[in-house]
Amino acid sequence: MTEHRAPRPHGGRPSRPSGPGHPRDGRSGTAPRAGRPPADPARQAAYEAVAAVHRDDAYANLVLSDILSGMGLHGRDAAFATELTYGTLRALGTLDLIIAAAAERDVARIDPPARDALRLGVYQLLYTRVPSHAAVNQTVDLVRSVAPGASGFANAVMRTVSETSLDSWLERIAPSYEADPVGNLSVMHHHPQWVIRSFAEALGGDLEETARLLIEDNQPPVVHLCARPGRVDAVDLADEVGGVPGAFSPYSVYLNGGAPREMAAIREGRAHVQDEGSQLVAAALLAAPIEGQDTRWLDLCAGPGGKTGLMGAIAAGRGAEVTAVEVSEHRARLVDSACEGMPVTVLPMDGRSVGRDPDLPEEAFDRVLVDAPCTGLGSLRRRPESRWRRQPADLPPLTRLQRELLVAALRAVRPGGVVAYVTCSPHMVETQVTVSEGARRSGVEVDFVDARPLLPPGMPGLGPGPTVQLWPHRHGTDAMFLAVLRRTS
Ligand SMILES: C[S@@+](CC[C@H](N)C(=O)[O-])C[C@H]1O[C@@H](n2cnc3c(N)ncnc32)[C@H](O)[C@@H]1O
Repeated sequence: MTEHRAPRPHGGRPSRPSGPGHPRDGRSGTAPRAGRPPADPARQAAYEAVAAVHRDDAYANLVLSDILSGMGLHGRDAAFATELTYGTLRALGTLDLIIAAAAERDVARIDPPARDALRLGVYQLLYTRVPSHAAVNQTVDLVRSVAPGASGFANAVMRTVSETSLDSWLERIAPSYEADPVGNLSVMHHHPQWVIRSFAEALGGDLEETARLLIEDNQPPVVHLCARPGRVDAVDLADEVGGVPGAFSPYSVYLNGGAPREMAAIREGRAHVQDEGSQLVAAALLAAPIEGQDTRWLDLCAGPGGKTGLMGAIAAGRGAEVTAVEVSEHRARLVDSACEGMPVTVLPMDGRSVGRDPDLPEEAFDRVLVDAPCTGLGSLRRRPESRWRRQPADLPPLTRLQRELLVAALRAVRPGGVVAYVTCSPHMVETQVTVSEGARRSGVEVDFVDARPLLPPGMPGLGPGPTVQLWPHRHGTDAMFLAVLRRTS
């Protein structure tokens, strides 16, 4: 049930009908009008999630899962709410350009509740098989409940958008590829231009390959499990959970569906959820040849404990012990519970205190992992909102921290030992630049170890070495970067 008349403005002024091409009012009111139907539950859930992401800086995956269970949504409703939420958040930049063109105003001038409802509505119109009339009517109903004063405006915008196909909208709002390739890719594949430039740089300037990466970033990722060595074999785990063994990591299993949290193997600590790329880089550190003692392993940025969980399981089989450092107390507790029953000691402290704290002496470890805090541009498939939330201004403080953590790691490792520097970002400033600057400033002598032979044989697309960059479109993993350094003095 939908009303297609223009809203009655607040303040008692008489309403004027607004034509579909001339939406009039983006301001929202304060209270829903009595007797209006609520939006359907799946759309309501998606709206709540998108609004929380923008209003509270919430993470979509966490907030949506709370909303779905709070509303008791399962099955098709939950799947539809998830598709709307994730799709809308990924395509945000393009949706906003279309809304701005249809509304003839910048989206910044539309009240947030109406703006988020319109984003969901335009996503349904142009990117799903939802019939136009349902997308329009349901969006207007939603706006009526969350921004009552803006329902006529929303109706007008939705009708204007529905009159033109997606291809025609893209032609209208995107610059031509020939004139502005990055601008074109940004609109067509929903990534900010600075992010695309950073990907293209890491891919040697190849824009065709960059486009393949952008397309992959918009696909929902397959969930990977890590079969913890010594606790379960990957083939047996795959049988148990109805998945298939992964392509590269000997520990990985690709899930075909199902809720990992409900699986016995996860509940019993035989496996954990972990991207295959994360498994590969942690295992690569442990595969690097070293001479002499090999029992003291350090994970300098451990929370929430995915890589520590794999290192701890391998350590148990090799008679080694893992010291896991994490600055956030909450995340340190997560590491503790992720590593139950493993030879892992968790230290809730700043990893940069190597040499200043008796728990973290210099030259005391044989292998050190620095899985540094980063922009996360390599895992955009998993975090639909993060591409628009991240800004270039995030880079300087992060790269400084990354450098300081790498310097600490190089001081913590003994001569002859190895350090793996890892990020889930392919941005060159966070990868190559941080590694060379960190090594230079550490005051110790290091050699690069070729990381390619530390990965499973036959892995394609690893580049010229010595560092390795994994990619979603090449390997089906997050875009993990790995540099392995041996301390020589
Ligand atoms: C990329 S995450 C690590 C992910 C983890 N290795 C895993 O596989 O689950 C980076 C972690 O470093 C932590 N961190 C940030 N600054 C730190 C510091 N100065 N010392 C130690 N940990 C730090 C963050 O809290 C965050 O948990």
